[in-house]
Amino acid sequence: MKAIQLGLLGAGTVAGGVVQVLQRNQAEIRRRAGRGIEIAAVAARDVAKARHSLGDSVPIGDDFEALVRRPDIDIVVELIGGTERARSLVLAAIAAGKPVVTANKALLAVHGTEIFEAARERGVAIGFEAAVAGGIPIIKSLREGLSANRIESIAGIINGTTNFILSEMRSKGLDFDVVLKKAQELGYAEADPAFDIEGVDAAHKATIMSAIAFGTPVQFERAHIEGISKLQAADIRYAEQLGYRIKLLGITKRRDDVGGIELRVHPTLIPATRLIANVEGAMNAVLVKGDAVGATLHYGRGAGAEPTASAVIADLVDVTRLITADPEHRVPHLAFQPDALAATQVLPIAQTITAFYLRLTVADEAGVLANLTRILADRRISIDAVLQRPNHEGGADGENQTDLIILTHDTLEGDMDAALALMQALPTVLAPIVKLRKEELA
Ligand SMILES: NC(=O)c1ccc[n+]([C@@H]2O[C@H](COP(=O)([O-])OP(=O)(O)OC[C@H]3O[C@@H](n4cnc5c(N)ncnc54)[C@H](O)[C@@H]3O)[C@@H](O)[C@H]2O)c1
Ligand SMILES: N[C@@H](CCO)C(=O)O
Ligand code: NA
Repeated sequence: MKAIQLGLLGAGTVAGGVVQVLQRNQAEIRRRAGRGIEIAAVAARDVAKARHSLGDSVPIGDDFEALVRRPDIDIVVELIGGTERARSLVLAAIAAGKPVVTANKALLAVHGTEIFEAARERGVAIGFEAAVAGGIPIIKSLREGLSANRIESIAGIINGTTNFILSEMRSKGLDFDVVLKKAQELGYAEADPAFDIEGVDAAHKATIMSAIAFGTPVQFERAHIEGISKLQAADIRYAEQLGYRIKLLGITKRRDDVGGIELRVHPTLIPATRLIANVEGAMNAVLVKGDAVGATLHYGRGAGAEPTASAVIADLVDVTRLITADPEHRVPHLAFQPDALAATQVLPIAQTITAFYLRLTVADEAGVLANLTRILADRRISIDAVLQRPNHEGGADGENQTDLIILTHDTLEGDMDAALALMQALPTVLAPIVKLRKEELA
């Protein structure tokens, strides 16, 4: 089947990520979508600059208005940001009968009602997963995965730039301005970073989630918005001493008692022990409470070129499946098209690679550790950490034995088992060795 042809509006950070990930993963994406997804053309304000950043493999021009109407374009991808030109281009694309995928939360929070209505009338889809919490599939979760629930509340760290600033200030004692500059260099910040710092970007995202969660039109103009610019270092410190972290949260809640919805963005103290309090840097996390499921926490990269591209392209796959709307091209049960399933097999455990935690009860005498580490070294198993602790289970012999905990780096499980057999056979190893697997999940 002919590949889907994309028209890309904009050639900045996110567009660069989309071009890169589409090229790198094209075979995998085709297996999922059922057909190829190709960039037919890019529209950029500065064509030479765009060619420099996107490379020669994609045709680049500067006529945005013509691109959204071109008959050979199947899907328009809006990545310019802002609410004015983006609005008119998206409405023009819809009028031309083209589905649109956008990362633009400002556009949807402000003009969403008009855009969704136009799309409904014209019968085209609008994909906007990238607009909220970047690479985290939160729109999909709210719209599909949690569709059985009455959503009670959503609270999220949904602005990477401000979370990055707060984290770096707290952990490294860096100044606000220094960290903001770093966030801009890393491609996290909005074109006007005041949108991040003053909480407006988080409010755009909270507005979109609120509408989806509670089935209302977007109500950005009613959101309460406070950013982090007035937050003082002393308060961050005191909060710490009391066992709290301060995070900029976007919050929306159902308030059945008064027949309303809360929608607010502000710095918030959270008990330091909560998972969400430990979300650092540009990472985002969204806590959703539903009446049936309870609390679910959705965590991942909320900003940056490739994480955002991940969400844009997921929408492109969805829209491609919709365009080809016969039953075989709906969301496949196993995510891949049935005729594209691979014969790749699950590996035997001995061929898997992981790190290990070993606990050995050993005689407390010279040379024991050296013998053990030699066995590991012979199999190129490298040690991450060693901890020795008195063994209190040893009864009468307790004074002469000790617990040795060894953490290893990643290794083949087969090699580990061979080393363990040799270690276990040593006379100085006094009890069966405990072996656990360890994953850093970094
Ligand atoms: N960077 C991220 O991490 C991230 C994450 C999620 C969503 N977004 C959203 O994605 C969109 C793009 O963000 P980005 O970070 O790639 O921005 P960017 O500034 O890097 O790129 C924007 C591109 O659009 C062009 N542009 C801007 N205004 C234009 C106009 N009026 N007409 C024509 N071209 C115009 C710019 O020249 C640039 O090439 C924004 O809506 C942003 O909010 C960004
Ligand atoms: N400026 C935004 C980009 C992702 O939407 C942020 O920092 O989270
Ligand atoms: Na998302």
